[in-house]
Amino acid sequence: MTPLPIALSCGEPAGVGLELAEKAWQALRDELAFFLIADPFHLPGGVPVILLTDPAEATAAMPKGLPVLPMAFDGNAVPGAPDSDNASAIMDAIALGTSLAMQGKVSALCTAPIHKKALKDGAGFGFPGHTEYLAHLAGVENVVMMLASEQLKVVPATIHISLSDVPKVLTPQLLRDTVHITARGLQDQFGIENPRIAIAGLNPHAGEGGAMGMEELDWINETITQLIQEGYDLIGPLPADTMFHTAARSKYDAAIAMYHDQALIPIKTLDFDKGVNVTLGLPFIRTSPDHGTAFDIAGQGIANPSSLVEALKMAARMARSKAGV
Ligand SMILES: NC(=O)c1ccc[n+]([C@@H]2O[C@H](COP(=O)([O-])OP(=O)(O)OC[C@H]3O[C@@H](n4cnc5c(N)ncnc54)[C@H](O)[C@@H]3O)[C@@H](O)[C@H]2O)c1
Ligand SMILES: N[C@H](C(=O)O)[C@H](O)COP(=O)(O)O
Repeated sequence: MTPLPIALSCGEPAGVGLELAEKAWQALRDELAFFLIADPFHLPGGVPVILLTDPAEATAAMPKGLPVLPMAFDGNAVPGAPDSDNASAIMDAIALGTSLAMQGKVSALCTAPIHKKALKDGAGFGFPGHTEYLAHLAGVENVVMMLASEQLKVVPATIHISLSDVPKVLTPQLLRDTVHITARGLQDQFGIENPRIAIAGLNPHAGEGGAMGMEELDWINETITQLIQEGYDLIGPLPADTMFHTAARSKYDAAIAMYHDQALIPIKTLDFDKGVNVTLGLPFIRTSPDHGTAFDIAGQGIANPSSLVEALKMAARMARSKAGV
């Protein structure tokens, strides 16, 4: 049976998402089926468009034109200038994609970038990002954000919070939950039966025996020891500055970092063009490009579609694996 199409939510129309959706269609039109949830009037117009009345029509439409499930937006799409009148529809497009995924009408949800502050200002978006919003929509408490590429899979234990809040939010339970969800995701969505996970310390040199911070001695060491005793294949806490070079990465399947930039700097340095944002712990497959709205280049036609293409291909691979095909 032909796998179900992937739903692609449009994200911020003033960003590069719609341009990249057109480029992704050109790259993938003969490889997989996705449809864009967007206002057709916002599209740059670079490719033929086929308006859908039902997601099921996307597979037949894909070779002929970019399938679009139309959603009316109140605002305009001016590159680089988010229109607050679009904010609620941007959220609705994500919610529609989530609903279709939860109903099993699409094989996965891929999300084009949103501008978090624009959504907050325009529609009171009360979440730090897609990850937390999707967990809320799906009714699940614990999910993790993984950035994945062939060179590195990395998960920040804390995401969109200030650095000053990281030590307060980091707890043994959060680390335990993160290890559990990451290990399950590596097994279920990446087919790694016995995943090896490296865990970064919070402090420089993983605390240097207490000389540069006490969290490792106070609870991180003990939590990791307990998790190893429970059967997880873990190493750490490691000094973060020496756990991402080539030789170090060969010793693990995924790394867990303690905060956003400790995780995202290495992967966006190693593989910005092919990195994919995957949410683990949802009851459906969700991927996203590893970049944002790129307002500084929006409208110029120069955005690189590689990350979105990889995100769609990864979602399709995961869907086929889940369906046993
Ligand atoms: N998945 C998401 O929805 C997502 C991901 C990251 C950032 N964001 C949001 O996007 C907004 C802007 O964030 P930012 O400026 O930190 O990061 P960004 O990724 O939008 O831009 C950072 C730099 O990378 C460049 N860049 C990004 N994507 C590119 C592409 N496809 N091709 C060529 N160059 C590209 C941009 O031009 C810019 O110079 C923020 O609101 C942020 O929260 C959303
Ligand atoms: N933290 C990610 C990054 O910087 O690439 C991105 O903002 C993901 O956020 P979402 O939860 O909106 O996918």
